[in-house]
Amino acid sequence: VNNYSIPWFVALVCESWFTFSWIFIFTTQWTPAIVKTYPDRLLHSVQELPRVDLFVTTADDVLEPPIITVNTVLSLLALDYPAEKLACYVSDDGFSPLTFHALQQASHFAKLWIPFCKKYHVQIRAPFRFFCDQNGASSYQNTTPKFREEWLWMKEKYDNLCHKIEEASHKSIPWQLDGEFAVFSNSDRKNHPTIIRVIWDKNEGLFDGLPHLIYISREKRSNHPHHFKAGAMNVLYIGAGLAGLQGPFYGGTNCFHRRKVIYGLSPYNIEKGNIISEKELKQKFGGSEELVKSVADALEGRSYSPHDDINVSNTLEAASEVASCGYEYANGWGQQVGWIYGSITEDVQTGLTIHRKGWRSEMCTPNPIGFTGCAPIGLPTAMTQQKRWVTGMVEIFFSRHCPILATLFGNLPFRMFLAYMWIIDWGLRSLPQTCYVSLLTYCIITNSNFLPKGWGLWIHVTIFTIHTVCTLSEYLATGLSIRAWWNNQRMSRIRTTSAGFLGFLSALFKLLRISDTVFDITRKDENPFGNGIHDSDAGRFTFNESPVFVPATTILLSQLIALSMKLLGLQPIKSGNNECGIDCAKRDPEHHADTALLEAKKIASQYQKEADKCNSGMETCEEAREKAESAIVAQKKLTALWELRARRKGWEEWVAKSNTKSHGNVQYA
Ligand SMILES: O=c1ccn([C@@H]2O[C@H](COP(=O)(O)OP(=O)(O)O[C@H]3O[C@H](CO)[C@@H](O)[C@H](O)[C@H]3O)[C@@H](O)[C@H]2O)c(=O)[nH]1
Repeated sequence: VNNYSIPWFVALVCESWFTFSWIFIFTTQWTPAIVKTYPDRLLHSVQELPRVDLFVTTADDVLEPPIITVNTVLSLLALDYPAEKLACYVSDDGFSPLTFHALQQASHFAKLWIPFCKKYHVQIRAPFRFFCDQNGASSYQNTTPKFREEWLWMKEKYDNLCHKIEEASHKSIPWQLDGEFAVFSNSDRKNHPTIIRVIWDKNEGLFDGLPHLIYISREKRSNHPHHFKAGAMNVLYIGAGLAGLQGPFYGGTNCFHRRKVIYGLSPYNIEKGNIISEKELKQKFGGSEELVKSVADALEGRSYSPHDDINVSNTLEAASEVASCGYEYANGWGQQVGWIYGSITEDVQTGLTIHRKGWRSEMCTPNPIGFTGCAPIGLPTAMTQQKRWVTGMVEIFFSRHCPILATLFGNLPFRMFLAYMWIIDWGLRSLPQTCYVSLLTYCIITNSNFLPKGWGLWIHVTIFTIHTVCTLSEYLATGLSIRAWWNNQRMSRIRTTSAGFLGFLSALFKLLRISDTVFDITRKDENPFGNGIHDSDAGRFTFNESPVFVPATTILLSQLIALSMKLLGLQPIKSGNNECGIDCAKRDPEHHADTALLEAKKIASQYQKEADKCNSGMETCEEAREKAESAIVAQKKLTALWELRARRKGWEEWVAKSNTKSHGNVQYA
């Protein structure tokens, strides 16, 4: 382990995280459940259909233009469902007279729009969507002259409605703030009393076939936490508990909750027939007698009969009391019952709390789809939305609502746990992904490496190739193009390194109590279906000066610098076989000392070898010299012996020398 550097460890942690992510993603594709729906069969049991309270929220008349709210409300009021079984409540956290005015205008238009939808079985009931088709009435199946005539007339009425709302939004003081609007004067959106207005109460008998329509702007005080959408939804739930139809709630695109579920009951309570005592009811639901009674009725299965008259106007006083910002103090709203507070992705947290109790949910996707929402069009808006989602997911993971705890200590089934982890990990993995992307740049700049060498590198190459082939084939199998796949790959990197990273930091700062999180509302486009306004941006990634792009841009620039350094050969020289990194930079002097020592040791050992060689050479020379000396001595002895013998035989030295001269160089022994 000592041989590896910090980049190597960072890479190890990131890659381990990606392995978990892969497991979560993989499990979502494991035995998928498909729910078949038969909407036609409902026609046989219209009498048994439950009453439904429909909730719409809005929080800012600039980011969420009133025409969008109006279209949502109109589409709900015109649902193909018995009108007496529907009631619609609009929560306005923006405290906007413009929104209230728009809803009033919409209620007049609704008297024409609802009968039209019912008469021609209109499936797309949001007028802006219905009228957006360039081909006009001829694009619909029913093209009788009568239909075309009514279509044109309705379109004219809708254009009038848009025009009135548009005109009102451009005036600085759109109308006299008196009469019904007087309450909007002398208050601002962060500090105002509760406003509840019954825009349409069908029991007034003026028009049959139009559901209740109620406008609520809950009390806001600057020193009081409002819990964003969760707080708004709870006020609607409490209000509908008093003046509602006592059936299931519809609270967002395609999402229905049973009343008992929202009131905090678990399936096990119901099995055991647990009835909550009055004391406990007051502890959980607050001090309103009317609310406690209606909750008790709902929990014990005593609901209103379809023939009951519900006069909303009679319950206004009690509803105003429960919509005040002090009502939730010291009771269970937001903690045990209703939408749960603590995360800005309150829908995920509330779902988790419900599933933890052992409830099951079904995802029904009829054809055509029952309800649709609108997605942000431009990249900056999408980034704002996704930053909030990431922050919310991280908040949930580090809270007591974490899916791990819900499985260990609650009744969250294991497969459901994996599914929640898949959703939450979508936010969590922004951090390792950003680190991994930055690591590459770092390693190029410092001329270090975190990838294995040799055959080990093929593991990465293989995983990358398999991932690419799998995701691409999934896109192609679902009828999407290669271009869509490529765009989403790019989007994914941009999202991770910008919105994802900042969202993670924002949640971290909240956990460290440095700052609190903010619910940035997603901008809704007034013309989501074209009219040419956004055509110039079609197919483009649009950026702006938003700080959300700072991390991604920084990473991009550093990658370009790294690439240039690599191409121009400006990288620092690689030092030895150490996998250099942050660690290396920190220990620079130490590192130099180590290298010098190593070098000195190497040189010393070389000298030692040379010396050894010399020594062994010297030994060989000495041996040869000794041998030569002994050979000389032996030779001298032999010479002396021969000389002696020769002298004995009368040999004289001077005769020999002269003979040698006369016979040249030839010598005879
Ligand atoms: O203080 C607030 C803040 C928000 N809202 C409303 O909450 C809704 C959701 O906000 P939006 O900005 O539209 O978020 P989206 O990302 O589009 O919505 C998705 O994500 C939200 C959680 O982040 C969920 O609440 C939504 O159901 C889900 O569709 C909007 O209608 C807002 O008007 C309030 O009523 N009061």
